[in-house]
Amino acid sequence: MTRITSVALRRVLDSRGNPTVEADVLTESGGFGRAAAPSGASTGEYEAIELPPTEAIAAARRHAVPRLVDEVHAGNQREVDATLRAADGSENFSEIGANSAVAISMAAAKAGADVLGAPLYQHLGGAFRGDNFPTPLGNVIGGGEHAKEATNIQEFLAAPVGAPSVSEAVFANAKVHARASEILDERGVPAAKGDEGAWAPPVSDADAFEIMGEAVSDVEDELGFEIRFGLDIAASEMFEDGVYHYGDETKTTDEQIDYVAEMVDEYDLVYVEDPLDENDYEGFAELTERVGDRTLICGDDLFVTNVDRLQDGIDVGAANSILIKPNQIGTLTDAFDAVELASRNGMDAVISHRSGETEDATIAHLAVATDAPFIKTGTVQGERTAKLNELIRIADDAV
Ligand SMILES: C=C(OP(=O)(O)O)C(=O)O
Ligand SMILES: [Mg+2]
Repeated sequence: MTRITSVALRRVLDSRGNPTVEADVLTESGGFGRAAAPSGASTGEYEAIELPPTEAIAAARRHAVPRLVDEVHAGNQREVDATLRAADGSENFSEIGANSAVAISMAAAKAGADVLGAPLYQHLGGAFRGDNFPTPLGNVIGGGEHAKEATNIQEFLAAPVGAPSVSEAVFANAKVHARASEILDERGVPAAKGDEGAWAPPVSDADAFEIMGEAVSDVEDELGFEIRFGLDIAASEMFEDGVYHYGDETKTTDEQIDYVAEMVDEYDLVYVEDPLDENDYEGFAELTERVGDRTLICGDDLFVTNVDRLQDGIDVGAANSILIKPNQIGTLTDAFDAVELASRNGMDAVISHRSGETEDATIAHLAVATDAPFIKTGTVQGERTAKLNELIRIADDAV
């Protein structure tokens, strides 16, 4: 009864005002699922291919939709995703676009859940999911590819690790965001917002560390539970001609490793994503060896949610966690396989949004379904709160 009877694809707006792909999947028994593809700005070199939405939609209509309709069951996610891969025929979804693939994959999962009458996290994760919730990593201050004239480091992320509930964690991050704004005001620094709603002030990274430390500690005192912070350095974006560029200054790889290790200790960082270039497994391994006992070293552009790249990392001890972005790889099956490989090897999975997002809240369910310890999905702004509020609803049994 979950046989797919129609797949509709359209262009909708994303949060940057760009077009993206939305998919509607209908099943024989009236099950319905809708999902939209997100889109990155600081994309990894090895990500699956995002095609211009018009091309992606036309190609998916031609190659994928006929193989899915009346042939495949929405409730069987592996069958849906294997069909998408077969319809595409390439390694990296360059034919139908990872944006079409991920929208259909997620919409089919929602249709499958709808037929079952189960919440998506339970359809994907099983009957015993729904008691554990991820700590939200909230982007409070940022720059890099997400904002002009702001910090070199892409994201300074609040991490309310001691919050008694996911709801209190979500509100704690919003408070840190508000407190950071007050501190910027007190310092007379005007701040626009970056793509994800983080403050994008024209300050040095050193100042941003200070402001973040103060904001986190003020809110921690007010709320009475532990709040720490972390970073997405997005170092591949800074790496050119063999060195890391911080404005006019540069750091060699050894200096970058020393710098990150020092910041981990000075600010008791709980999380550092992409501290080194996406090709530098060795550097990742060295840093993980140095500070991996006290912080998460997470591979985003390094692994691109790809099990082959993750296995290469596991082989050399590069990183102790992986960022999971379904659109980096194209299907939910691939994303789940990456989570499973990571957890079999003692690595944490961090489920993540992209800088270009929609109201789609699938990743909230994905985080609960995979029992992920962290989710990175912003702090404020509608396309971010869509996921955060969905986490609150899941915890409240209201989905
Ligand atoms: C969310 C991120 O940004 P983007 O979507 O631009 O890759 C990231 O780098 O983790
Ligand atoms: Mg990243």
